[in-house]
Amino acid sequence: MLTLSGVTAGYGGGNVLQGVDLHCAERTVTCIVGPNGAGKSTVLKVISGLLRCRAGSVEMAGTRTDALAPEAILRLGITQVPQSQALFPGMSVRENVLLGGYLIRRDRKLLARRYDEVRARIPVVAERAHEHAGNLSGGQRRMVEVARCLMLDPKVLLLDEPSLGLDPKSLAAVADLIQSLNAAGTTVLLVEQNVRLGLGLATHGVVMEGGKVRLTGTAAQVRDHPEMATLYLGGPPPAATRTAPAT
Ligand SMILES: Nc1ncnc2c1ncn2[C@@H]1O[C@H](COP(=O)(O)OP(=O)(O)OP(=O)(O)O)[C@@H](O)[C@H]1O
Repeated sequence: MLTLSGVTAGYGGGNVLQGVDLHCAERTVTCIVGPNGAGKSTVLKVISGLLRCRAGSVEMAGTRTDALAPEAILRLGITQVPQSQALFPGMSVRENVLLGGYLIRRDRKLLARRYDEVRARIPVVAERAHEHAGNLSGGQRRMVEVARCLMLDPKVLLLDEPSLGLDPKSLAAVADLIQSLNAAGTTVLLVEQNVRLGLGLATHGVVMEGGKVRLTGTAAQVRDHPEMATLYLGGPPPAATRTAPAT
C-alpha cells in the first residue's frame, strides 16, 4: 500500500534519512521505534509531503507521491495526526473537527455525513461538541486530533507519538481507537517512543537508528529481537565491569 524506497531527506545541508526502505501492507499497523533523533518523525514528514525526498521514492497504492504537494497527498488518502498541541484551543471541538474536512467543504452533504460518522466513532466529539478544545484533557484532545483526520476518511493514517503526555487510561483509549480504525480497514503507520505500547498495538515493527532502518519484522519479532536491548538499554554490561558474585 505504502512504500518508501531508498529515501534520502534532510533539513538544510545535512541528510537525516539515508536510504530508508519501508513498506506498509494494506490494513496493517506499523510502528516505527528508535532512539531520539533517529529520523522517525522525518519519515512521516516525507510521506505527508511536508519534506521533500532528495533521493528515492514514495508510492501509495502504485502512485508516486514524492513530487506531490501535501494537499494532493491528502486527497490520495494519507492523513497525519501531528505530534500534539495541534488543536485551536479557542475553537469548539466541532469547529476543530470540521477543519479536518476543509478539502471537502464544498460538498456540504458529504461533510455532514463524515462529521456524523466521526461523532459516532469518537464519543468525546459528540459529548463535548460545543466546548472549547482548550478545556479538554490531554487524552480527549488526542481523540479530537484523530477525529479531525478522520473527516477525510483516510486510507492511511500517520500518527506521530500518539502516547505523548497521556495518562495510562487515555493511552489505553487511544490504543483502542487505533486498533478499531485498523479493524475497520485503515492502514496505520505510527511513530512511538513508548516501545511497549507501540509494538503492543502494531502488527509490524520498524527500528530506526541514525537515519536508517535497522530492523523490520512482525511486531513480536522486533520486540523480542536481541538488538532491541542494545538499542534501548545499552546492552548487557561488558564482562570486565560485571559485579562478581559474593563469596
Ligand atoms: N525542522 C528541522 N530542521 C532542522 N533539523 C531538524 C528539523 N526537524 C528535525 N531535525 C533534526 O533531524 C533529526 C531527526 O529528527 P526526527 O524528529 O525525525 O527524529 P525522531 O527519530 O522522530 O526523534 P524524536 O523522537 O526526538 O523526535 C534530529 O537530529 C533533529 O534535530
